[in-house]
Amino acid sequence: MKAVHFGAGNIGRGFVGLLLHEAGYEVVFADVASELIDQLAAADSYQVHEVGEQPAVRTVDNFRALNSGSQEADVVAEIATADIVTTAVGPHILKFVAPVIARGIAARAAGLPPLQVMACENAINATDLLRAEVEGRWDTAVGSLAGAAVFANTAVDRIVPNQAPGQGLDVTVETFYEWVIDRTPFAGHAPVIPGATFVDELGPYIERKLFTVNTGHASAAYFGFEAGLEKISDAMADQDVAADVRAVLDETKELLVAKHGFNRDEQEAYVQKILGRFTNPHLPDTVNRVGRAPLRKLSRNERFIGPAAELAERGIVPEALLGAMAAALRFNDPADAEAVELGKILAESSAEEATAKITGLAAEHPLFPAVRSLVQERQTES
Ligand SMILES: NC(=O)c1ccc[n+]([C@@H]2O[C@H](COP(=O)([O-])OP(=O)(O)OC[C@H]3O[C@@H](n4cnc5c(N)ncnc54)[C@H](O)[C@@H]3O)[C@@H](O)[C@H]2O)c1
Ligand SMILES: O=P(O)(O)OC[C@@H](O)[C@@H](O)[C@H](O)[C@H](O)CO
Repeated sequence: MKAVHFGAGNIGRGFVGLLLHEAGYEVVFADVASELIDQLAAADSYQVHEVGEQPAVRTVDNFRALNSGSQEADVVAEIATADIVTTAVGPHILKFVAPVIARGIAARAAGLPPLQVMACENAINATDLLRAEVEGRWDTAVGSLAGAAVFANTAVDRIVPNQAPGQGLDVTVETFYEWVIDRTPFAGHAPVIPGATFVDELGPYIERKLFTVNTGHASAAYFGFEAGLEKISDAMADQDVAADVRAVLDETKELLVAKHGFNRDEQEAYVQKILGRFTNPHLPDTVNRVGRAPLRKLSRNERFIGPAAELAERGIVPEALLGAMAAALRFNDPADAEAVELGKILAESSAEEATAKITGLAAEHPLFPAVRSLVQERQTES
């Protein structure tokens, strides 16, 4: 069995690659980072260090590595004979990997089972985004895409920080993980991946993960950044930051319980578990990594505006989420291209225009005036 995995970064090596390896797949990593690919291609194995309660070390071997920029034809050939393709490159990169995936699917021999494609990104229905990009490049003369590949949405959860320089290919990760996969597209032929959970209705799980883990995490990052703290665990050790994060998760809990019918006590236990994960002092995770790409995080269907808009539509003012968004607007990390772009938008547009550009909210939306006030406040500070 063979899997081609795009993105040999933190989650690629520390989670998706590991689980596919443990499921018995030979993993072919495809990435555009030449140094990383050269290192992987020259290595026989790397280790995943799980830190926290019950630490463990796992070894990943039986992999190969290809540069999807300079060795595109080789990647196409690997996809042509693979069972699975996964990605962990970032939602905005899916459009760049789609053409090579489309060519790989087109090159498959007739009679092979459909390629199983899963995007493992922090975004609602990322695989649907990838499929749309592949469809856009599909040559219908080759045959039907639906007959050649199945696309399944997934929700992936494991905190994998940026790795310390000098650690080579080894990855430090938390012990917790969850990979939830939509079973329905596989029509009874879902892959066997021990450690992954297959469900019939993925939507509520994706929203629960994004609006709890990622909303809480990003809130800790932005409040922590404002407080001048570097590590997420230090941010969570600050009582004010911890209280603000908790208040945010109270709001998203209300939405998730009301919208998806999650049991209130189970959702509370889920929140508690996640808050505990953020405080893990063994995990060297930073507010800069977790707060990265603030324009993506402040966009319409993402972890802040997504739940806040739905609460506003239900007549609730999401005070705590608005507080976190105010902190996000102050995330001015000069090393983050989106934070720099956010600063430019705030400096060069009216409050009305900046609110629309940053959040994608329509001016008539009930949340719009509250966010516009935050934007205005931020603009008067600069
Ligand atoms: N790190 C985590 O804790 C975590 C957890 C769950 C989900 N995720 C999601 O996984 C995705 C990747 O996150 P990460 O933390 O591993 O980031 P990362 O930056 O460590 O890894 C991304 C990798 O993608 C590669 N890449 C970029 N453009 C590419 C291209 N065109 N073709 C092939 N490879 C390309 C990069 O070189 C890099 O190695 C994101 O969507 C993120 O939200 C991350
Ligand atoms: O990857 P991002 O930028 O969408 O979000 C940053 C972190 O919140 C994220 O990577 C988490 O560590 C991860 O989603 C945990 O499962």
